[in-house]
Amino acid sequence: MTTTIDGKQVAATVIEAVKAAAGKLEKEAGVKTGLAVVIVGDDPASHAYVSSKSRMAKECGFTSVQHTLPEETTQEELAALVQKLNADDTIHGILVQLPLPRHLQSEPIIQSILPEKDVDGLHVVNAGKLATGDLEGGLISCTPAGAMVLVRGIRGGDLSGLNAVVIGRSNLFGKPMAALLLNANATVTSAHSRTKDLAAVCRNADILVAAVGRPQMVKADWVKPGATVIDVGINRVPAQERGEGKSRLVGDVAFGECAEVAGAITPVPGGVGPMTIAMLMANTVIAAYRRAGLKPPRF
Ligand SMILES: NC(=O)C1=CN([C@@H]2O[C@H](COP(=O)(O)OP(=O)(O)OC[C@H]3O[C@@H](n4cnc5c(N)ncnc54)[C@H](OP(=O)(O)O)[C@@H]3O)[C@@H](O)[C@H]2O)C=CC1
Ligand SMILES: Nc1nc(=O)c2c([nH]1)NC[C@@H]1CN(c3ccc(C(=O)N[C@@H](CCC(=O)O)C(=O)O)cc3)C=[N+]21
Repeated sequence: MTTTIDGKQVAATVIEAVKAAAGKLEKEAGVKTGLAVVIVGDDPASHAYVSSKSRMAKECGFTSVQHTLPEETTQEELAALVQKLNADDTIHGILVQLPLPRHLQSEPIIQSILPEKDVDGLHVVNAGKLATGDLEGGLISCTPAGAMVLVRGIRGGDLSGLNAVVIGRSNLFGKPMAALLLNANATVTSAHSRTKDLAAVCRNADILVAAVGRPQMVKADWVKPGATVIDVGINRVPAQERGEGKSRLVGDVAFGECAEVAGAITPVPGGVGPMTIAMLMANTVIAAYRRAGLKPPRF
């Protein structure tokens, strides 16, 4: 029997633990956890993500501030806002929603966030800690951290002897995901657009993770029978059956056919997506504990 992994339910469990941790920090140290989310421009999908992040932060009992900047914001104005948030003691986590409008450079902005407030895990200090196997000292990118929680739920914490294939090598997802799997003792392959015979590479995977941005690219005959399939892709495609101009979300995996071969598989929506938001909350409360000189809980 194939297991459909319920990311919503796992995310709800993480959120309960975050709420409890935030409550304890407030009661015992008088510290209210604070998250600042910065969004520039008016991309509707980005606005939808950002408002669900702000809403969830409030639900966790955090101070939640959202900075919505106009499309024509300059590099200097955005940099000045990050400096202000860096210096603000009530803010423990800063997230700058990506992508930024084309006239802005995201890299200098991300690298100017204090590493201890970089709840996206994109600062070189945090990426470097993960790459060198220091999983407790830094902050780990939310989506791979969330995907890893789902893998652990199926395969346990030690992946010794298992082959893992990650399709995609972005700094936001593919690279940190490969690092986490390697850290858990899997034998890891990073596949990408230059990989030869991707289907054959994937068929070798006990754990197959797809983060490409191509709707339903992974087919049933790419999946090893019994494999754990984690679909990170978020693709909005036209859905004529719902009426003119309507769309629906699909992942990078052809869910129906792959579910017949896989041992466990994440759906889209309802898989990795909700975990991303939950792990953002977890990273923020971790940052607040560290700032207060306390050992943070593990999620
Ligand atoms: N659920 C969630 O919370 C999140 C979902 N996402 C989703 O995950 C997907 C990937 O995101 P992200 O990592 O930021 O994307 P990027 O566009 O940064 O990276 C895509 C990767 O896919 C590789 N790729 C592209 N085409 C192919 C192909 N034909 N065969 C094999 N590999 C290919 C690229 O290879 P190369 O490097 O060679 O160009 C690249 O490494 C997107 O759908 C995004 O929306 C992202 C973040 C969070
Ligand atoms: N600095 C930065 N950090 C990010 O982590 C980041 C980002 N920028 N830019 C965009 C991507 C994308 N991303 C998602 C978050 C939640 C869902 C999510 O909740 N998805 C729901 C469905 C949502 C819907 O229905 O539209 C689900 O899959 O069930 C998806 C995608 C975070 N990203």
